[in-house]
Amino acid sequence: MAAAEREAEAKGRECSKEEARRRLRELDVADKFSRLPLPKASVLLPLVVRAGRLCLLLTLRAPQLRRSPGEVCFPGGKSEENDKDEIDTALREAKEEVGLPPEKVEVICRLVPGIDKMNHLVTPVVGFIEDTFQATPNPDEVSDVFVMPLEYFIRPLNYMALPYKTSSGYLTWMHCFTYHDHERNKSFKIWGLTAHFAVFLALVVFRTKPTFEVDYDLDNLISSAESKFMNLYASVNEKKKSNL
Ligand SMILES: CC(C)(COP(=O)(O)O)[C@@H](O)C(=O)NCCC(=O)NCCSC(=O)CCC(=O)O
Ligand SMILES: Nc1ncnc2c1ncn2[C@@H]1O[C@H](COP(=O)(O)O)[C@@H](OP(=O)(O)O)[C@H]1O
Ligand SMILES: [Mg+2]
Repeated sequence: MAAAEREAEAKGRECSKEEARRRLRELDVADKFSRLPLPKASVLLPLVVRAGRLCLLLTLRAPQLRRSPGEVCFPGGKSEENDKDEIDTALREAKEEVGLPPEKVEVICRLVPGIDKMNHLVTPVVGFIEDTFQATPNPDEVSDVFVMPLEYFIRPLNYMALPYKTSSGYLTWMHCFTYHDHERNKSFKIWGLTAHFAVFLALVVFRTKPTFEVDYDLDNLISSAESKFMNLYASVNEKKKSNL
């Protein structure tokens, strides 16, 4: 590749990274949901530029894990006593699981949280990692690490929406993507909570209507995401009350 072309490509990458940063910061929820009375977990949504495209790094959970073995998820886990906030938890877990040094992550924002089947408040923390990062998966927790284009979460080649009832009885749709990594000739299924975070991230970054249905108002992403979350949170509380 000629030097001028390389320079133009690098410039393009910088611009799109810059724009992604700006769009993501606009949707930062910071500590808005931090005081909700639920046990907490965090995930890191690691953005990386590969071949000029914004990509996401994901993990395949080890088969011997008690919870969600063999499922695709982001690096992350439950909050520990010494974590000062959700960002700390996400960075500590990413170091433990894929060997990502916290100082090599440019944290951009926290997005609207989700609630998992154990009723943890799960906060997605978005950060850029260096393009050259090579993961060292911890085999106790992670059996594989892969990188895929963020754009796949708005323009997938293989997508299904599955009806889903949350643990609190809240009825919703669950995204289910199958991504084939041609270089490694391996397919990965990204669904549930992980797909929910990836789709929202892609919507924030690309601000484009996806090729499938989403229940967000694209002109009011933040307020629609927050009200969707608050409905889910209310249903969790209702369920707790009815179990008393
Ligand atoms: C919630 C967790 C971040 C906690 O981390 P830990 O390592 O302590 O287990 C993590 O379990 C997680 O990311 N879970 C979701 C994994 C996922 O998306 N699986 C695919 C579909 S199942 C689903 O989405 C139901 C929701 C759930 O609670 O898992
Ligand atoms: N068989 C196993 N071997 C190693 N770690 C395990 C494990 N089963 C669970 N864990 C880890 O122990 C923590 C608590 O798991 P559980 O939810 O099953 O109680 C989680 O870590 P993180 O929260 O640090 O990611 C989980 O990944
Ligand atoms: Mg974990």
